[in-house]
Amino acid sequence: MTENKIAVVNSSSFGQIFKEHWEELEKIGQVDRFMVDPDISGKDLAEKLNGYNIIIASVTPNFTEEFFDNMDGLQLISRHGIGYNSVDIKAAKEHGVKVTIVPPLVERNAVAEAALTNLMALVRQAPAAAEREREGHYSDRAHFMGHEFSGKQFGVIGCGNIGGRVAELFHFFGGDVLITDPHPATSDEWWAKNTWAKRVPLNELLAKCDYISLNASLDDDDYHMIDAEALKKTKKGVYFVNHARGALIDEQAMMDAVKSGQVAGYAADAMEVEPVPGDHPFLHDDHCLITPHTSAYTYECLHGMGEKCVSDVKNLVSGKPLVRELTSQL
Ligand SMILES: NC(=O)c1ccc[n+]([C@@H]2O[C@H](COP(=O)([O-])OP(=O)(O)OC[C@H]3O[C@@H](n4cnc5c(N)ncnc54)[C@H](O)[C@@H]3O)[C@@H](O)[C@H]2O)c1
Ligand SMILES: O=C(O)[C@H](O)[C@H](O)COP(=O)(O)O
Repeated sequence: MTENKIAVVNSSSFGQIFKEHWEELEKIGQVDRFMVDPDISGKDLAEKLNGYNIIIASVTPNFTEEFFDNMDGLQLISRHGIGYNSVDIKAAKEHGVKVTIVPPLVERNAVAEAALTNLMALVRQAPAAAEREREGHYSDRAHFMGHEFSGKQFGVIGCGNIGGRVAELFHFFGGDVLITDPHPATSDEWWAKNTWAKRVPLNELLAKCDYISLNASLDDDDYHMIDAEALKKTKKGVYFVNHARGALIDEQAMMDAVKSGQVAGYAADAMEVEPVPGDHPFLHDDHCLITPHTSAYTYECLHGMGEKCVSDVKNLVSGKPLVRELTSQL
């Protein structure tokens, strides 16, 4: 029997596979870590990974059709995450490669809580205020006036696993929660329990909300769904938080809206290009708060993600059904 070869692939620092999970993987086969350029894809990526039958994949790099055309013997891509926009699922299926993602509940709380954390920190200008305090400028404190959440209008774009939790957290503040989603992934049970959640068209949500959270999946037709036209329809002084995917937003249009004051602030954990170039304007404006795609990085969540990758590998090699296998749903 040929030995299993497992490639753990990332393109930035990689601390999220716990030691016990790594050891479990080593019982199943040879395990190697690959730190690759985020832009590498296609044939070049396949050349690096050829000979591996299992890949544990981070949010970058992208696994394109050209990658699958040039990759021999690959059986499984186990996404260390939920978002699958980095993998061409159709091409994977055509080449007989299975693709799995993390079960919803593993990441739901971590990502929803991170979105609220960053939105509130942005609105109260916590990072800039702490920085000024560290520098000894206590007298600047009058500069750091924010807004309250209680009783405001909240919007959630994309009401699935994570958006549903964001909506629940918003509801605790006591205002209205408006939701836009053409096909909400939240269950009938969720809607029956949360009767306060009101579904409205996108334009109504944009026009009415003080705080808007983006939690949609990134499909082809969602690229730049929040563009200059959409931003013109918002309430002046709205705050946005995007812990979903950077490409849901036209970043240039968002920056223009922040500069003009139409948007009071933008918090994001996911950017169209990652790692974010150091000269990106969002990184140098106190009305923006950008974190390095760390929403899932709680102990509980990372542990669950690692466990899921190990169980995918075990299921594959023992011929058991895989959990949340996207290729079987096409
Ligand atoms: N920042 C992170 O670390 C991190 C971690 C996990 C997930 N994510 C991202 O969070 C997002 C949500 O994940 P999830 O598990 O809740 O997914 P999900 O599939 O459960 O929910 C996504 C929802 O978005 C909706 N949607 C798609 N296009 C839409 C549109 N144009 N307008 C309104 N709604 C739309 C879908 O109908 C679905 O209900 C994804 O983009 C995922 O990649 C980010
Ligand atoms: O889609 C997700 O779940 C996250 O964006 C992401 O995958 C977090 O984990 P990482 O890719 O950094 O391993």
